[in-house]
Amino acid sequence: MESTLKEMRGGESVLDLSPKATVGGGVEDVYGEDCATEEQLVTPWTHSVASGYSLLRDPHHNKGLAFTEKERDSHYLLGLLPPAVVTQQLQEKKLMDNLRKYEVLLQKYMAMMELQERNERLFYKLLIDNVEELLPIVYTPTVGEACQKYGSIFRRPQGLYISLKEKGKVLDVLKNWPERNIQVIVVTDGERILGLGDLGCQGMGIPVGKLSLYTALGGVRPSACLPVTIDVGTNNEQLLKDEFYIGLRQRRATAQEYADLLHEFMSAVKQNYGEKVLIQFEDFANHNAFTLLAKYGTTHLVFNDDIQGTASVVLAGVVAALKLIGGTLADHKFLFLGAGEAGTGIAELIALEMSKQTKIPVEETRKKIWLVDSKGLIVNSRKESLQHFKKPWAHDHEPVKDLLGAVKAIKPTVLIGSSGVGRTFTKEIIETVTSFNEKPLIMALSNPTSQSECTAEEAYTWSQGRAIFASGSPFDPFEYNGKVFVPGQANNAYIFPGFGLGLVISGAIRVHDDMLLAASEALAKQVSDENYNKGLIYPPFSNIRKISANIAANVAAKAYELGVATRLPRPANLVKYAESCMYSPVYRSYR
Ligand SMILES: NC(=O)C1=CN([C@@H]2O[C@H](COP(=O)(O)OP(=O)(O)OC[C@H]3O[C@@H](n4cnc5c(N)ncnc54)[C@H](OP(=O)(O)O)[C@@H]3O)[C@@H](O)[C@H]2O)C=CC1
Ligand SMILES: CC(=O)C(=O)O
Ligand SMILES: [Mg+2]
Repeated sequence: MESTLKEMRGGESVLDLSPKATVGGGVEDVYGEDCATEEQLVTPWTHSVASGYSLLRDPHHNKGLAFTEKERDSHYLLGLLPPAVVTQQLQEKKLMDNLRKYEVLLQKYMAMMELQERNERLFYKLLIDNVEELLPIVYTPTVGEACQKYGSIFRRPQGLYISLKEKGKVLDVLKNWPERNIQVIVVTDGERILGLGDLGCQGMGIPVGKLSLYTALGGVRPSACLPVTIDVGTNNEQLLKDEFYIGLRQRRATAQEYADLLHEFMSAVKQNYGEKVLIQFEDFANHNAFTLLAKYGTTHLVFNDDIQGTASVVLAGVVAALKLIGGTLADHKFLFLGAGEAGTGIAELIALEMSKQTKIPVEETRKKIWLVDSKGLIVNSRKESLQHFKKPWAHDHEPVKDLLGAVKAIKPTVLIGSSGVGRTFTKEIIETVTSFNEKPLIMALSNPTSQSECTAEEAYTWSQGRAIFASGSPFDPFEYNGKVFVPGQANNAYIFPGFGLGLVISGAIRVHDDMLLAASEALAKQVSDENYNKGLIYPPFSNIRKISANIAANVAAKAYELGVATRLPRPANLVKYAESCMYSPVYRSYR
């Protein structure tokens, strides 16, 4: 057996578990599971061969009733399973039937998490094959409710918890994680979970959910994904008083104490996993998010999904929408409600793309974009008191105190909600923006559904069916005056899985804005005439793996062009290469 395994691994011992760079630019497929074809036999290695009861309890290798007679015989499973042998397809059918019977979304979420902990491949098979139905369960909006109730529904820990108690020992904590070969980390400190605010340690649902999309939508191996929650306390009084709260029961550490723990984490990640692990910052509050991105952008492979991923997905939607609303990017005037991570991140990428298209300096193209925050329109007279990320958006204008006033004064062609506050696009606001646009583009990005600036029904009804509408959380199609309108989902889930895959397969060591533009361009190109005819400005999620492969290829191409790719030589066909690197959830046969 030893010699077979050596052949499989090109002569190396499979028991050497130290991370190594591979031809794929990522980390090594230690067990040979993913480089073998689906027909080849693989060994269900953990650190030893899993068998019997422990094989059934190991989510990476468990197949439940799909273990064949031969596998049951040779892996000491006889008697541990009832006699029936079923296919993965039948298991999938049964689980989908069961899931559809739950009326409460949170029950569906819990059933999916339980499946992930029991049978990982079946979980991903379900998610990939039923992506449009299950995305709202494992992701927004249901994941938001799950985070709010995380303590009460907590059964088994998922991901890695790094709290202030582990200060000075973060490297040891990382070493406790069972997998050594990590390619993508999604980390949160739980301070701005969707539009739900500070959920402290219970924010863990977000990195767990985002990483399951990395695998299902982007094809990154589940074993290469690490969800992390940094627990520095919470300022959420309700959670502090909640007897089921799972985090540190103290108010948030700030300033040096916060920076020190984050720095220890960032250093330990590099030390443990090397230069090429992608660290995705997720749902940090903006007073930390911009600082962390700037501080670690020059030393680590970091990406802030809320600032950068959102920017890329919204730019793609706007570019695609030009086919429906007409004009070039520079012909449009943008107004945002919300000038935080999402709002200013999107604004900057749109201004950058406008500048590239027109050769007009970005300082000028920014003037086409206006933002409103909780104090009103961002104008020059407020400049001194503005947070640094808002200053570039302070233009010459008299003060305007609210969104309605700003809509009337600016007359935008594109209205974008990134405030985290629900129902802020009122009837009057949508009617006003419709009064001077034949087809206003309205994007209500805030998540979850309860925080959406308006519903699809409101956007279509109040604009008399003229709005091109997309939202961060999904809405069902809506019929208005005999026509069915299908709202698109403007969510960074279109971007980050393919973006991360592109970084991994090229062995990129830094993220650059041009890669965000490359991702955006690849996404916009995937919108078909059939989609446009339904009023959609995004392709359906059912095509997401193909979309992700195209995004990955465009991002990787840009990494090579910029000289930040380390996987050499560059594969000739990057789309095919990206596809060939993607994880498949089909069961493997055990020898
Ligand atoms: N669809 C998607 O893919 C994504 C959606 N989002 C969603 O966007 C929302 C915002 O996220 P993010 O930008 O990170 O959050 P931030 O906290 O960074 O920014 C929120 C902004 O909204 C402003 N704001 C809050 N309340 C009001 C109000 N009543 N009127 C006007 N402005 C208001 C804040 O103003 P001030 O600065 O004055 O406090 C701030 O500028 C969240 O709901 C999040 O779920 C985020 C990322 C991706
Ligand atoms: C989608 C996302 O990243 C957010 O709402 O924060
Ligand atoms: Mg987020």
